[in-house]
Amino acid sequence: MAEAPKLPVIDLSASDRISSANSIRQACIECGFFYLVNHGVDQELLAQVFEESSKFFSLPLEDKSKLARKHHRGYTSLENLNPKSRSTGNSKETFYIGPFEDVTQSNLNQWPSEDILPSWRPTMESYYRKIHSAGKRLISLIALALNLDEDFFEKVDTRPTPFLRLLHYPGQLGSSDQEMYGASSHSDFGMVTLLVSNGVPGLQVCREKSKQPQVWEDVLHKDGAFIINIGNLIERWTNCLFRSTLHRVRPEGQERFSVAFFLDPNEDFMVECLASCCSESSPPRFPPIRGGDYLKEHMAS
Ligand SMILES: O=C(O)CCC(=O)C(=O)O
Ligand SMILES: [Fe+2]
Repeated sequence: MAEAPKLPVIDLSASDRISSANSIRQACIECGFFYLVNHGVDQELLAQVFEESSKFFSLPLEDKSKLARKHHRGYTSLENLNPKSRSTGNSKETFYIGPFEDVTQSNLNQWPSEDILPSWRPTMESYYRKIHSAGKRLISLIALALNLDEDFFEKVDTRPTPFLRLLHYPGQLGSSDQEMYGASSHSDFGMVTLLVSNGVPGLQVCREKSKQPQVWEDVLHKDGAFIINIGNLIERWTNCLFRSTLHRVRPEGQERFSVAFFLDPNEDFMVECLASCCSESSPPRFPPIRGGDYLKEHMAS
């Protein structure tokens, strides 16, 4: 079993925001992963989310497939985040929920029938609101950690488009020679991800993506904490100062549930190397790109 790195714990409610921002900066430079506590999402709501998620994923495939993913929302059975990965695939199923505050966007979401799962939609909407509020506070600290205005990522025209993704790893180990990962090795595409699992292990990080052989370390579940990881777009903005770290979910032979909240940028937000992260001797490594174009290139359907 790989060793577990000691990830820093950031308190979202700490009164000394400058000190929190400094700790986030250090965590993002060193590993790109950290824990977040006192985030305002209560454990009872989280337990309900896992309960409803479990109810949905245990429906017959025929029912789940009626909500097959469209406009990035709804159900997917098997998917592979990294098509170039040598592992045969990802033994998991997922369900995506997009923004619903805006009426036009709200109509794009798909919901299981109220007759079958009456508490599903209110539970997910309530969780989405709570985690979104924690996410907004978090990205203002990330902005501070980069010496930017606190609202850099949150101005009206730059406001992120968050997506909630429920994941279910059924847990049966395959008999194939090739290893079947729960989620194969990948880094997240957007700005930042707030992740929580039901406590079943499996998540691992590879801190040095170019080092061979790759070294994978377990990320331990911590009761009441979210696991935060930086995505590729923050890595581009910061010229690789903040790390978008490779991670995967190893098969452990146990059923596992998790919920990821992705804060992706508004599609028109230009992602361009920050002035503080480049110099003559360290020029920008990536050309500027519209957030929407980057995500379109990297996400299927
Ligand atoms: O299930 C997990 O713990 C990780 C999921 C993940 O990495 C993702 O959805 O991008
Ligand atoms: Fe991920």
